Amino acid sequence: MSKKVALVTGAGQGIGEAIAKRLANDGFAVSLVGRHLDKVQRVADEIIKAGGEALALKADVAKRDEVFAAVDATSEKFGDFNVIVNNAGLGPTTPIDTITPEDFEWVYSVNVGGVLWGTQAAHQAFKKFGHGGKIINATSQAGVVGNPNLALYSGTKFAIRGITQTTARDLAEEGITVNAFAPGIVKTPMMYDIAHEVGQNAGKSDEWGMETFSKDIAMKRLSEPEDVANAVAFLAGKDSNYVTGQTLIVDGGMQFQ
Ligand SMILES: NC(=O)C1=CN([C@@H]2O[C@H](COP(=O)(O)OP(=O)(O)OC[C@H]3O[C@@H](n4cnc5c(N)ncnc54)[C@H](O)[C@@H]3O)[C@@H](O)[C@H]2O)C=CC1
Ligand SMILES: CC(=O)C(C)=O
Repeated sequence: MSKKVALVTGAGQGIGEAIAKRLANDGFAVSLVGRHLDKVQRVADEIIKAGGEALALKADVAKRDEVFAAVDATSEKFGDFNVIVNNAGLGPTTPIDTITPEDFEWVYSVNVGGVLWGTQAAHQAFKKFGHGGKIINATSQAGVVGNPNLALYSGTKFAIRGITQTTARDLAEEGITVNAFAPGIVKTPMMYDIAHEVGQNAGKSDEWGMETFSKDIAMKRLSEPEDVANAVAFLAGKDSNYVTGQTLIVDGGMQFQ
C-alpha cells in the first residue's frame, strides 16, 4: 500500500516540528511548510536522515495562492494527499487597549486565514484524488476559555473552533473529518515569548509570566511539543475515523469541557 501524505504548516519549530516528525514516524510522507525555507528544510533533512520521506516548502499561510501551491507541490511530489495540519499561528500579547487595525489584520490573516486557505486547498486535493481526508486545525486552551492579555489571539482560536465545527458538518458526506487540537502551555518559542511579554508588562520576570499561565495545570508540568504531537497522530490516523467537529484538549488538565 502506498504511503499516506500529510502537510504540516509552521513545521520549522515547536509543535509543528514535533507533529511532522511524529507523522513521519507513523509512516506518512510529510510536507513541511513555513515562511522560512531554511527552518523547514532543517526538519525535513532530519526526517529524511531518520529514514522518512519529507519535502520542505516555503509558504506564508496568510496567502491563499501560496497555500494552494504548497498543497499542489505536495501532491505532485508524493502522488496523493490525505491529511493537512493547519498548525502555523502567531501569538502576540495584546492588552485590549493597545490593539490596532494592523494588528487585527496581521493576526487574523495568519491564524484564521491560514486555516481557511488550508481547508480549501486540502478539500480541492481530496476531490482531485477522489477520496476523503483529514483536516486538523490548531486552536488552544485559550480558544476554549479567554486568556488574559490575549484578546486577538484568543479570538482567533475561538474562530478556529467555529470553522472546525462548521466544515466538519459541510464536508462529512465526502468522507472528510475536521477536528482541532487545543494545546495548553507548551515549551516552544511562542510560549516563551508570551511569558516574557506578560512578565515585562507587569514589571515582573519571564518566570512570573510563565507561572501566570501554568499555575492551573492539574498535572503540574508544562507540556512538551511531543505531548501535542501524540494527540495529532490520533486525529491523523484511522483510529479517529468516527470523530469529527471536535476539539481535543491537550493541556494537562487546565480547561474541562
Ligand atoms: N506554545 C503553546 O503553548 C501553544 C501553541 N498553540 C498553537 O500551536 C501552534 C504552534 O505553536 P508553537 O509551535 O508554539 O509556535 P511557534 O511560534 O514556536 O512556531 C510556529 C511556526 O509557525 C510559523 N509561522 C508563523 N506564521 C506563519 C505564516 N504566516 N506562514 C507560515 N508559517 C508561519 C513560524 O515561523 C514558526 O516556525 C500555533 O497555532 C499556536 O497558536 C496553542 C496552544 C498553546
Ligand atoms: C499560547 C497559547 O495558546 C496559550 C497561552 O494557551
